[in-house]
Amino acid sequence: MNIINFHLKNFRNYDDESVTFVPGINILVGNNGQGKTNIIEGIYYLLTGKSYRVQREHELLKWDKEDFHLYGDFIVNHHKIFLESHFQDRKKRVKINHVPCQRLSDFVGTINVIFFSPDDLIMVKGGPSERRRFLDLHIAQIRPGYVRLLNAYNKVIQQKSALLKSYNEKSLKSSQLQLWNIQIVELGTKIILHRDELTKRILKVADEIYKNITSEKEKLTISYYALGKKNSQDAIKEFPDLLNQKMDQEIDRQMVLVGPHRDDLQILLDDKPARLYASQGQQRSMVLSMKLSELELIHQEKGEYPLLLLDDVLSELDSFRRNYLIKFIETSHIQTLITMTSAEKQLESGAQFYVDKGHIRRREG
Ligand SMILES: Nc1ncnc2c1ncn2[C@@H]1O[C@H](COP(=O)(O)OP(=O)(O)OP(=O)(O)O)[C@@H](O)[C@H]1O
Repeated sequence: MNIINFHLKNFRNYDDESVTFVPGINILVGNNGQGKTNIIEGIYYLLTGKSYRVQREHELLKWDKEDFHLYGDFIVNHHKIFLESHFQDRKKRVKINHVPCQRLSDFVGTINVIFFSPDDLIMVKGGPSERRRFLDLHIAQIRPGYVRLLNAYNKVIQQKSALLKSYNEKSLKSSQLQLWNIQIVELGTKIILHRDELTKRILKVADEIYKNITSEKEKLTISYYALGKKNSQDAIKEFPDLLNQKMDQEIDRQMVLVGPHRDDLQILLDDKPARLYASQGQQRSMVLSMKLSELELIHQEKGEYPLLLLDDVLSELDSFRRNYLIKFIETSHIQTLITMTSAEKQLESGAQFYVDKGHIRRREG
């Protein structure tokens, strides 16, 4: 999957700017605060309908402007796709090959993208929600309908939470809660199965990559904990009972305590929780291994590598891991956009683009 060209209008610090990329490595070079990350964010937004930096689109608008427009040509499976996203009056409109797309969730996954930045360390260091997000973002790219499933589940959780907050008498609640619980089991089971399957597939690839990156003997283990259990099949069988057992507690605490919205991905290094015991360097290697596994899995699934966006990643890696990553990208022919400052050690390969105060210029030679 390749991006051929990209256009930004009134997006962040860009007025009206176009750039044409090359199939292999594309390096966006410039001083701090010139707009390198904004290009990456714009492409990610165009492909996923979301920014990874802000919740509200409003913040993506160039200051004092009323609408922004992003568009570009992509190649997927030898077919050209023209994709546009327009944001105005708090609404976003997406068009694929000039045809309006009714639901964004139907589009997500058509063109796959993997984004990687130093903030991804939060996958290891942060709380369970970060790890669930990692799984969900990946599944959304390879399983059509997953975004709709997640949205439906989250809506049920919100409605059940609202019910828990609104009543005082226990007798009133239990029958109504049962109705929501049936839906939680139905939708939640599907989410657990997707996440469990993905975790097992990531594990197969990630441990191997981790060993290559570190040339160490440590073992990387990743397991999905559904409803607090290591075995997802057991968790699914016990799901309705667990909901019943926790009903009084849910009523007391006025929150939904059972379901995949509270699940976690356990990441171990030599059987010890990586979050607590792994060094910063080991954690970086784990995240890199998991990200590269994502690339491999999308390749297995779709027959093509996704577009890879690396924001400020290279400066964080030592020369061995940096070289490993570049070699991986080159040998797999993955189209990659890399941001780096002018002060960093430049790569020998790749087309260079100079980014300066919201302008992008290809550097020849
Ligand atoms: N909504 C906005 N409207 C106009 N300018 C904005 C907006 N949001 C951010 N900016 C500007 O964009 C610039 C930051 O761009 P970006 O984050 O892409 O920097 P960068 O080139 O990646 O820098 P670094 O190397 O420091 O990461 C800043 O100058 C900031 O003031």
